[in-house]
Amino acid sequence: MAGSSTAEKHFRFVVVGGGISGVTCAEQLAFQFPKEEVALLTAAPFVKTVTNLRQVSKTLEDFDVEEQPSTTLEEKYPNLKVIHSAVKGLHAKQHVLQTEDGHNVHYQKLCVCTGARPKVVIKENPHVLGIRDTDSAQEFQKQLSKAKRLLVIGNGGIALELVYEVEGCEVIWAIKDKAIGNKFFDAGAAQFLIPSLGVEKPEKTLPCKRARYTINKATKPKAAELGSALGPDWHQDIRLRGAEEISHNVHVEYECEIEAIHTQQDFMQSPCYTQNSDLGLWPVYAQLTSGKVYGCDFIVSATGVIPNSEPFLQGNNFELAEDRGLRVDEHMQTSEPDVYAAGDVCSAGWEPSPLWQQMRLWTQARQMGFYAARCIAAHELEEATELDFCFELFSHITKFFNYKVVLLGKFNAQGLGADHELLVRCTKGMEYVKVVLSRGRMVGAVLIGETDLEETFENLILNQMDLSSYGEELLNPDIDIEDYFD
Ligand SMILES: Cc1cc2nc3c(=O)[nH]c(=O)nc-3n(C[C@H](O)[C@H](O)[C@H](O)COP(=O)(O)OP(=O)(O)OC[C@H]3O[C@@H](n4cnc5c(N)ncnc54)[C@H](O)[C@@H]3O)c2cc1C
Ligand SMILES: NC(=O)C1=CN([C@@H]2O[C@H](COP(=O)(O)OP(=O)(O)OC[C@H]3O[C@@H](n4cnc5c(N)ncnc54)[C@H](OP(=O)(O)O)[C@@H]3O)[C@@H](O)[C@H]2O)C=CC1
Repeated sequence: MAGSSTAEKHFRFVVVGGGISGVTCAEQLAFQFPKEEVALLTAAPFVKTVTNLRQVSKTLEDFDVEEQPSTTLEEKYPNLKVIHSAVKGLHAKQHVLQTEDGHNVHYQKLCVCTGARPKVVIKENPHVLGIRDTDSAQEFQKQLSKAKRLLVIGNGGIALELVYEVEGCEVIWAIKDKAIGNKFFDAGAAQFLIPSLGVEKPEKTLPCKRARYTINKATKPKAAELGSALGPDWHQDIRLRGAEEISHNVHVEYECEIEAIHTQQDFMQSPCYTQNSDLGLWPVYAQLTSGKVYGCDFIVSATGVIPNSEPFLQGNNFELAEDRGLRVDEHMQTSEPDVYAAGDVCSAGWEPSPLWQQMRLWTQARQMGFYAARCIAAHELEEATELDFCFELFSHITKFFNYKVVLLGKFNAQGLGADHELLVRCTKGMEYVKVVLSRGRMVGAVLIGETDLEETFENLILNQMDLSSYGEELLNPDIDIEDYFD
């Protein structure tokens, strides 16, 4: 039960982090243990709650996310207390956390859900931005409103969203790969999508079953606060327009990385300037490994994330994964007793199902937060737990370039080496369907557009039926595949 002293507080369950994983975990614990006080510690002034959860299929889920003041959560769960303060240290042996505002918070079971931060390629440079939370998105919007040219580095989720959404500003998109969107697609899907970059965007976005993100404008974080990650449709409430009277203008520079960046002053004094003096005057110049140099107003580094594991490491024995995530076992337990972790901060350390992989996504943050709470409860009640069904099959529903995108299983044949074959069906501007088969069984799929195939393919992947005899008929558009496999 909570103590009354201001410096020492005692709770049976403590969760750190007010993003999707932390809030889901804290809600679930508060629900399962109504007589115990659960503390949710967060550095952000608001919390993220999942609403309107809909199960699209067995594993695909769709939900809305709302940023809410913590009182809303406390009213819903009277035994849930939200404490707004960053954690600066943990003494795992003593089971106590130290907060920035001087409290010692004692726990019996702790779940760390502190998310991640952008892995910005050039750090602490005012011309290079990363996008993570409301604050950084607003800084991006401010810089964009005055910009004529923007350079985007990275080839994953954020880059895909930005290059499509930004208008009124020339975009140079520098990627390491031969095709766009390497995190989510193969070269075939990239080819299907790329024409969308050259055309005017539709006035109205297509309706699409996916998560919706709502920002509570009254709860904007103060500068330097660690906010929660943005999510689907985060850009809908933000005007992503530059200073020029142009619509969409994206140029992709393939197979290159940033070698160096120079301020205008540095650039004009560098040997590079004599060869590139016709580049015009820009606040910053990016020298690419391809040898090209681009001047621009600012650079967005959309180059992935680093888990926020630091405040918990010093003086403790946490095992870290290669990506610096807190390694968790199949019960979401870290290597320190009574400390669990979920969401972007953790790295799945169990032997995964052959059809699942971790990706730092909203859905996985929710699933892990929920499952971590179930594991904590089971340990407290000395009950057994089995790995949740959601970790059987990777599934993600999202939207890129205004197309609905569904990814299932080993959608990019991850880890399959040469042991797979692909079947592809593509109708320009309408749909792209790719199926990954291994030894005659479906192990992954990419569905772009309104294909209506997700449920059938999910079933075929889950039941591992031998499809060898169907061959290319599997993607024959004249066959109603749903009836076929009923
Ligand atoms: C621009 C953008 C777009 C995205 N779009 C999508 C999408 O379309 N689909 C999708 O599935 N995913 C998307 N993601 C990814 C998704 O948002 C994240 O995977 C997910 O939100 C992670 O949730 P989390 O709870 O683990 O972490 P976070 O949301 O980052 O929450 C971490 C929480 O921990 C708190 N915290 C951190 N350090 C401390 C500390 N020391 N003490 C106390 N509190 C602390 C923070 O204040 C925050 O409340 C997007 C991410 C970004 C940045
Ligand atoms: N609709 C959705 O589902 C969305 C999801 N997100 C999620 O939000 C998080 C942050 O997004 P984002 O930052 O785009 O991260 P992602 O992990 O999606 O993509 C990072 C990209 O940057 C590349 N990269 C990494 N280091 C460098 C480097 N030094 N130079 C050039 N390129 C580099 C990566 O290549 P490589 O893979 O080869 O390392 C990859 O293409 C991710 O977890 C992402 O999944 C974000 C937006 C939308």
